[in-house]
Amino acid sequence: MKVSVLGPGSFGTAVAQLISQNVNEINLFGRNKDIINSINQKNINNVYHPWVPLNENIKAFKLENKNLIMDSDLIIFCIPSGSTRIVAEYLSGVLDDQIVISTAKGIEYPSVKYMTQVIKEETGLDNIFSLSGPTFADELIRNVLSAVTMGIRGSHKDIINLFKSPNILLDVSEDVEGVELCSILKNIYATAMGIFDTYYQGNNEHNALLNLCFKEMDSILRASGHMGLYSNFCSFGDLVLTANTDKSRNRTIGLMLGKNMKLDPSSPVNVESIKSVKAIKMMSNNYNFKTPILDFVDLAFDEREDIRQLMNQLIKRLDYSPINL
Ligand SMILES: NC(=O)c1ccc[n+]([C@@H]2O[C@H](COP(=O)([O-])OP(=O)(O)OC[C@H]3O[C@@H](n4cnc5c(N)ncnc54)[C@H](O)[C@@H]3O)[C@@H](O)[C@H]2O)c1
Ligand SMILES: O=P(O)(O)OC[C@H](O)CO
Repeated sequence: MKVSVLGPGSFGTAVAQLISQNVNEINLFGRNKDIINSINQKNINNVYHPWVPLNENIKAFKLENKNLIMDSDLIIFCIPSGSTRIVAEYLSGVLDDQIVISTAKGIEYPSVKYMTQVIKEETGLDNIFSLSGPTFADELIRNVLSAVTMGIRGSHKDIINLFKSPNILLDVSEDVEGVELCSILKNIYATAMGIFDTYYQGNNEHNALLNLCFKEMDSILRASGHMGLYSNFCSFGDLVLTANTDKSRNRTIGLMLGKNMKLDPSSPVNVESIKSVKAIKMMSNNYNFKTPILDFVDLAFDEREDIRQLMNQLIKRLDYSPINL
């Protein structure tokens, strides 16, 4: 099977390294010539993973090499959600029957469309699936035991074998968009936990709030028609990993918000929750239940100077005492 990975960044390079164990050759496509040369000449992604020797059957090319992409059987998007549409549109003329996997953990705003929907709109392809789970790229690329959920349905489930490795635990769901929604929500609640942890240092408080995040996340999943994913790696596992680990960009931006640190809108660092919270807030306007933590994160991004006041208001809204249930 000919596999192409779009986006030789943190995750795309790690995915290519994983799959390279199971194919003869895998192609990475990106826009940074320096990275492309480094991968092809030194088997190193000098920007995103400068200390990790890449398998020699990983080759890198400029995204303009559309014919090579056209020749692929499987295309894996490892592009941030904010750029997925533009890349899918750029390739739409050369795609006809490829299988696609989207790994972006974000949602389009203000359209509130999942990446699989965006890619289908731009390419017209039918077999578009999702991959998510508690996987920091820098650990995945080092073959650390990692877990992923593949959102896939139909007759192409054999592509799951491309991700086989002694250190990969993989569960599957036919709820392709539900897997995407898990990945979107976990980033938002990781940001919430980053803010909370700048105010609350207790273990009891941290885990009470983390459980409330999971509770709200599960309510949104159910209200959106995605039941039964709570035990998949893409749900509980990725929420806990991201919400508890300072390595996470989404948790880190929460820590910065909590400390009233200025966010640099021009930063090249990809933080999916910044836009996702606006999209999910729009989605939640149709729900018949409250989402106090989602509302809090949305306001925290907007009303920076009132974080402590927002925290106090949130705690009042989180009253789960039995008489209020
Ligand atoms: N980093 C992780 O640990 C990790 C793990 C799982 C999933 N993800 C998800 O994967 C997606 C990518 O994240 P990342 O961490 O790899 O980001 P990154 O910033 O490390 O890499 C993004 C890659 O996409 C490319 N890109 C961005 N915009 C582009 C455009 N307009 N045209 C062509 N190429 C473009 C960049 O050049 C880069 O190669 C995100 O949605 C993220 O949530 C990341
Ligand atoms: O750095 P983050 O917050 O984008 O998290 C990376 C991965 O999604 C962890 O599963």
